[in-house]
Amino acid sequence: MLLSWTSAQVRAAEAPLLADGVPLMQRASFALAGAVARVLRERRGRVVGGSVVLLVGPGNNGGDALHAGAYLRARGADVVALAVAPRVHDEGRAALEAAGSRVVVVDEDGVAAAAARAAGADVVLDGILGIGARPGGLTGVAGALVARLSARDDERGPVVVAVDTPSGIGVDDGSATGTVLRADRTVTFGAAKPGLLLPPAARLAGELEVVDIGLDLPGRPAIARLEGHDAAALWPVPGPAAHKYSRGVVGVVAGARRYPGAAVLATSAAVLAGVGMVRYLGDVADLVVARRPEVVAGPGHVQAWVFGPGVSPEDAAQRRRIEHAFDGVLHRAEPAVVDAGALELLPPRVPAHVVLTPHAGELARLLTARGHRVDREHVEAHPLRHARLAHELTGATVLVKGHVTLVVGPDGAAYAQSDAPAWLATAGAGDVLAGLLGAMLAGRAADVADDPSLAAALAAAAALVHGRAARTANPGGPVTARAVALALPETVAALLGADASRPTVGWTAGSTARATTGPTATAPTTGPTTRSADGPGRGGRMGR
Ligand SMILES: NC(=O)C1=CN([C@@H]2O[C@H](COP(=O)(O)OP(=O)(O)OC[C@H]3O[C@@H](n4cnc5c(N)ncnc54)[C@H](O)[C@@H]3O)[C@@H](O)[C@H]2O)[C@@H](O)CC1
Ligand SMILES: [K+]
Repeated sequence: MLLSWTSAQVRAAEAPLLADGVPLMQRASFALAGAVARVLRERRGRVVGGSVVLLVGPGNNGGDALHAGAYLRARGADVVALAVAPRVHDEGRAALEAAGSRVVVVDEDGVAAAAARAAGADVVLDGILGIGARPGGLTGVAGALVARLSARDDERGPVVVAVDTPSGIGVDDGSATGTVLRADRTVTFGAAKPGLLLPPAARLAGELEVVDIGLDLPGRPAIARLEGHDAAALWPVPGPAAHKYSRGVVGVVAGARRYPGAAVLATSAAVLAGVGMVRYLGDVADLVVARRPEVVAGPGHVQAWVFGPGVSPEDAAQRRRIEHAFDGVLHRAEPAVVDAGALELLPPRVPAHVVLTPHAGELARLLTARGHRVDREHVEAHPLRHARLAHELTGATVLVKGHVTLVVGPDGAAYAQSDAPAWLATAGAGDVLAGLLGAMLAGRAADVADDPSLAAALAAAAALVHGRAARTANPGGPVTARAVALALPETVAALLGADASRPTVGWTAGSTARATTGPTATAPTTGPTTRSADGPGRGGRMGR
């Protein structure tokens, strides 16, 4: 699991070490130089003669860049620092100059020339602002320079390496307003920061490398991201004594004569995810059973529900079925996925074993209907804030679909999953996710009843499996929702085969499938480790 801590938590962890004279900046900048050296080797075969431009801001973030520049100069790189603030870190400047490189202060008249210089480099190191940044993007000379650089669309342009964070993102809230230089790689110190995992800023961070500088990070992490072995540990794997009822039955209320496909996709995903049985309730049972003969049409006992794919709230029959089924959800602790049309049928308050799966537009409608007028664009700009608001208002676990999928649960638990290729933004993909998550909730219904916060972890794991299934279905190319569903068995097998035996980091109760939920206050990822903050970076220029 990749865990992130806020800038205040990181600063608090740094303070005692700095008081003891621990050379944190040297550790950070040495590792940073190593990362840049790897980029240079990948790009041009060697470090010697590689051109590196440092964009240097007023604080310690610029200090990191300057010290890294000094290390790189000592290794034979051609390094120049462009200072976008009148003053830069004194020791860093001295180190760079002692290594034989210059610091050029850029003023307004020099912006065009500086941008051209940076554009011609092999690597641009963005050391303008780090965790000291006020959100809102870059302004002044820094903003003008970055705007010019960003406007260029040159395939052989420089690889941009962000120092700690892409400068100017909302480090703690993931906001990305104003001018920010999009990075191919972010080398971050001590621990990942929330803004590197959260949308919309996460897409500006590229590949993420977490460098361990020896911080002891206490308290609860801000945002977590599950990795394959975490999802494997959460997966409901049947034991030898399992039978179809003990493995879980999921009831799916989906589809209508006008939208039969959603019912087929949701039930198919549930079947292919390996649940014990799928019951279908709705008007297109003939079609569903024809496409998926494993599905049982009609009511009966279930352990979990999927409500809503392809359901119109005006459909009186489906509405009655869902309202009736909510009885079991509220009084027998049956977990449920509430998707699409069923979101409008949600009771005023529900327990956390109910998982809402809106996209940004549906979340905006849900919040507006509950007295918080907001539009889709605003939700997309601040998805975490709005997911949290929806959780507070409804009590439900909330999964917001997007390129990065967010899940918010009780006690501040929040996950940001970035597993899906952009190709997955396609009609029907949400129906597959709903069926898949329903199957997982049915398989672990008893555990969810014991600990409703498990629903959030399962929802994050479903997002991971969904994204990986899309990649499995057609690596690097277009996928259909049906192909994603069909790829589920292979994806789950790969996940369990590759990862099930590996220990899970950071879960409260170890690595078994009975693990309870939530990131704990265990150590951050040890590093340096490379993890994708937002899927593959652009253009493959890192030679991955
Ligand atoms: N404290 C330490 O010893 C360590 C700090 N490290 C580095 O230090 C960074 C934090 O350094 P600082 O606290 O100096 O802060 P920054 O270097 O992030 O920012 C410097 C200053 O810029 C100004 N500023 C903020 N937002 C602005 C905006 N939008 N436009 C213009 N100016 C703005 C503020 O006055 C801020 O204090 C980390 O991100 C990391 O890179 C690392 O070297 C690890 C160790
Ligand atoms: K930076």
